[in-house]
Amino acid sequence: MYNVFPRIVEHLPGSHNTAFALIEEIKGFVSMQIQEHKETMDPSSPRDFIDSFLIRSNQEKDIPSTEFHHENLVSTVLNLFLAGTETTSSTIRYALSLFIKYPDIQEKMQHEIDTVIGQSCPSMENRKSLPFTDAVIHEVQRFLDIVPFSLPHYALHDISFRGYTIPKDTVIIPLLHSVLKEEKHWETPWTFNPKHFLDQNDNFKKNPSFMPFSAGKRACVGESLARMELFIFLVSLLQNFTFSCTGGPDTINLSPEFSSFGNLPRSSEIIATPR
Ligand code: HEM
Repeated sequence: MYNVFPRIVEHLPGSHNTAFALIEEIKGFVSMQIQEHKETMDPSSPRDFIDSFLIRSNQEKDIPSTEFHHENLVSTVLNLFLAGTETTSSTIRYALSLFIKYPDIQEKMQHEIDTVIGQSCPSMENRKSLPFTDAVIHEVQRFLDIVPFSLPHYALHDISFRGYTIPKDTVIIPLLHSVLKEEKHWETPWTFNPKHFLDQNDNFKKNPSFMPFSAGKRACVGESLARMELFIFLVSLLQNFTFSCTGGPDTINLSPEFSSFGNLPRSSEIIATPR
């Protein structure tokens, strides 16, 4: 509704107003950070993305059409912040629910981790020697299907695709959900099954239909960071804790709590027992 009638919806009462107000609050926080960066920046030694953006916007200050202006800096930082936090933390939360639901899988991962890296600090180098763990993490992402409609795109010009013409300005909603749960591409699409990513010798096996980060030029820019976070955090957690819940595995409900733009996992109380 908002996409079609933004001006009208903005004036209607409802919880969307709380969301808009919260976004304004975060924008205020980002603006404060930018101001702090301006006051403490050394242009010969940029510390981060904000410093680098400010240096470029200073270089282009006399170009009226520059993209490097304050509004774009706020929006880009906000994008990184919003796109980079909820996605990864919800995936980790969902992984913990799955570990509780399937204790044998949790145990097998811990056994693999203990045998291969023991208590040493995990790094991305370890991923290829932990095929079962890697397969489980891929399967967590496939099964959660966190952004089922990806982000909307639109055609900049007429596009000819497989005999169809997509006219300029058409809004395109790529259904990642249809690929992640496609019956022809996955043996048991509606079941949590790490074997989707293992060959008959239990080596890790890629599947081109694994695309929770979307595909193409505008695929998720945070993909490698997200993959690192998922691997390193989950391996570290399993090195140190075993996850369970008071009611036992059967009480874990894996269907999303909220499902629209994102499939968000349910909240549940979990017990992390030190190993
Ligand atoms: C499990 C973690 C994540 C998943 C599943 C995920 C998924 C996605 C998807 C499906 C898109 C839409 C791509 C498209 O338009 O075709 C996207 C875009 C984006 N993601 Fe992620 N993401 C994750 C983590 C992150 C992280 C950690 C960051 C940054 C720190 C990030 C930053 C972004 C940004 C900035 C975009 C917009 C890219 C553009 O429009 O060019 N994401 N992500």
